[in-house]
Amino acid sequence: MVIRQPDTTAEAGARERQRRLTKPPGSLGRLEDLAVRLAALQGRARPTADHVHITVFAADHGVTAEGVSAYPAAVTVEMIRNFAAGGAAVSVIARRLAAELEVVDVGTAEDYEPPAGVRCERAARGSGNIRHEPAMDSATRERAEASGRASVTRALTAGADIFVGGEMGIGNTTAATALACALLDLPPAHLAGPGTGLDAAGVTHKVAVVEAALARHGRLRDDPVAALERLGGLEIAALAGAYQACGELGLSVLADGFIASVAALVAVRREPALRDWLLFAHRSGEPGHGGILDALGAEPLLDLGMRLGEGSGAAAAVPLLRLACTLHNEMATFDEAGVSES
Ligand SMILES: Cc1cc2ncn([C@H]3O[C@H](COP(=O)(O)O)[C@@H](O)[C@H]3O)c2cc1C
Ligand SMILES: O=C(O)c1cccnc1
Repeated sequence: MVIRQPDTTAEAGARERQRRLTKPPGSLGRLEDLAVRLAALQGRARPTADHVHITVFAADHGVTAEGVSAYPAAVTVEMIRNFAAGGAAVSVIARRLAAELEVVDVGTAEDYEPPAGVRCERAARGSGNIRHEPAMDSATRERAEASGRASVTRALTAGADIFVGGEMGIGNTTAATALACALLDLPPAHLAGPGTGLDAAGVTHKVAVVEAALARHGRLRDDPVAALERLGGLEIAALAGAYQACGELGLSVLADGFIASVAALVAVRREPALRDWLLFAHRSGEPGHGGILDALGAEPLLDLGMRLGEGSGAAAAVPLLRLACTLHNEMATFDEAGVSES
C-alpha cells in the first residue's frame, strides 16, 4: 500500500481560518501550525485530538546479556503487569487523557501468564544478542511489524484521531543506538547514553558493545530493513510497522522519545513520504535523541527532560494538540466578533 498524501484543500482551509481568527496572524505560534497540520492529515478544516490510541509494544533483548542496562531484563515482564494494573507512568497519563491504552507483548523471553488486557503476540522469545548474532530473521520482523499494523487497524476502528506508539524492553536503548548509528553512519560514542541510568563507565561499556555489534553486522546504512533485522528489537519493528500503517491508512502519529524516534527513522528511511504523518512530541533526556531528531528534520513540541519511553512523552504532549485544535475550532473570527482587522 502507498503512503497517503496530506489533504492540501483542508490545509488551505485551515490556514485561511487561522488568518480570520481574532488575533494577529501567527501570534499563537506553533499552536497554529499544529492545527493546520492536523487539518491536513485528518482531511478536514476542523481537526480534533480527542480520541488518542496508545499501544505499548513490549519485548526482550538478547543484548542485555552484555550488561548494557542499569536494570535487570526481568523488569520488562514486571512492567507489563504494571501497565495492566494501571500503575505505570503511561497508564496514569492515559487515564488522565481518557486515551485508549493497550499493551502488546511482541516478544518477551520469559514464561508468564499475560494479565487480562495484555495481547500476547510474540514474534519470537526476545531478540538475538546483537553483539554476536542478528536480532531477528525476516519472518520474525514481518510478524512483529504485522502486530504493529494490527494495532493501527484497531485504533482506526475505535475512532482514533491520534496514534501513540510506546515501547517497553530493557536493553532497547542499546538496540536503538546501534540501529541509529548504522543508519546515520555515526560513531556509537555520538549517540549512546545512560538509558535507564548507566554511570559513565557503564556508558563506555555500552559504546564498546554497540561498536562490536556494528563491526559484526557490517555496513547497513542504505538498507533500513536489514539494519532493523540485524540490530533492532521486536518492539522497534512493531513500532516501525505501526507507523507505516498510519501513513498508509491516514492516521496522525505523535511520536515519543529516543527508541520510538529510531523506529520512525527506520520507517522513514524505508518510505520517505511517511515523514508527513509523524509529529514529534518531545526531546528526550537521552542525549542521542537530538541527533535522531535532526536526521528526521523534527522540532519536537516539549523539552521536559523526560527519558522514560512507554509513550509517556508523547502522551504528555496530547494536551497541547487538544488546545491547538480547540483554539482553531472555537475562537471567533474578526467578522463574528466585530473586531477590526488591520
Ligand atoms: C521500571 C522501568 C520502567 C520503564 N518504562 C520504560 N522504561 C524504558 O527503559 C528501557 C530502556 O532503557 P535501557 O536500555 O537502559 O534498559 C525500556 O524498557 C524503556 O521503555 C523503563 C525502565 C524501567 C527500569
Ligand atoms: O527517550 C526514551 O524513549 C527513553 C530514554 C531512556 C530510556 N528509555 C526510554
